[in-house]
Amino acid sequence: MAPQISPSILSADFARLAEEIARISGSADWVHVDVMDNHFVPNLTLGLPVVQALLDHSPLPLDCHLMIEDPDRWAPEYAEAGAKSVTIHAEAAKAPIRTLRTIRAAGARAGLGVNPATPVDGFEDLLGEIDMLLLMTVEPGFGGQKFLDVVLPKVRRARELIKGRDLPVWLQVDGGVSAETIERCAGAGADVFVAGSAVYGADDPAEAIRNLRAQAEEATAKANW
Ligand SMILES: O=C(CO)[C@@H](O)[C@H](O)COP(=O)(O)O
Repeated sequence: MAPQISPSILSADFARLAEEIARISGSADWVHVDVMDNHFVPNLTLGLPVVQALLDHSPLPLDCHLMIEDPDRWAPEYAEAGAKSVTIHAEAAKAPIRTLRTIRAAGARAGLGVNPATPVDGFEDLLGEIDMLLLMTVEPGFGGQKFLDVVLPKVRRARELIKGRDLPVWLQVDGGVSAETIERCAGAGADVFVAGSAVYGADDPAEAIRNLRAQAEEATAKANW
């Protein structure tokens, strides 16, 4: 699959979210929405009412990343509201298979996220239940952190597992993705790139996205996964 860019609005101006999405609408593929509950992660951002409001204003599909303690309770509601992708965390879900199936049944892509220290091998049997595997490349909770190179072998391993099963599962990396790190991610097999500060910290977010995409495309072509 051609690389996709999903800018995280965690680094955008929360007082002007609709305008911030408009700034990237001609260049990004998705809008990445970080839902944090101050329990699963030590930060509190936004929830379903804000996502519902954004759905009325976003020309781009919403890629909702639930960093919350009880995704089984909430994930179906994000999908039913109209989010096109909903990711739950493996470390938090108590009934992941049921929740992933409910997300899909509501018409959204189902994502499974894992933190940097969580291995992917334990989840290989779930690959048939998901549309996307999200690998955190920072500890979840905050934007602007340094990319964790230690996760790159896991990105490669995840790509091998997906390829070995010949499944159309997208592989998303999230955290510290920038012009300095995106080539390594794409080379390891990632194909969906979340970037917060690298996009919204730039003078021209659209130009930053175009540059990230060009780098990812070049590295993907070289890696030939
Ligand atoms: O989920 C998270 C953080 O928990 C990410 O989506 C960050 O928001 C990405 O921001 P940058 O690391 O790109 O600044």
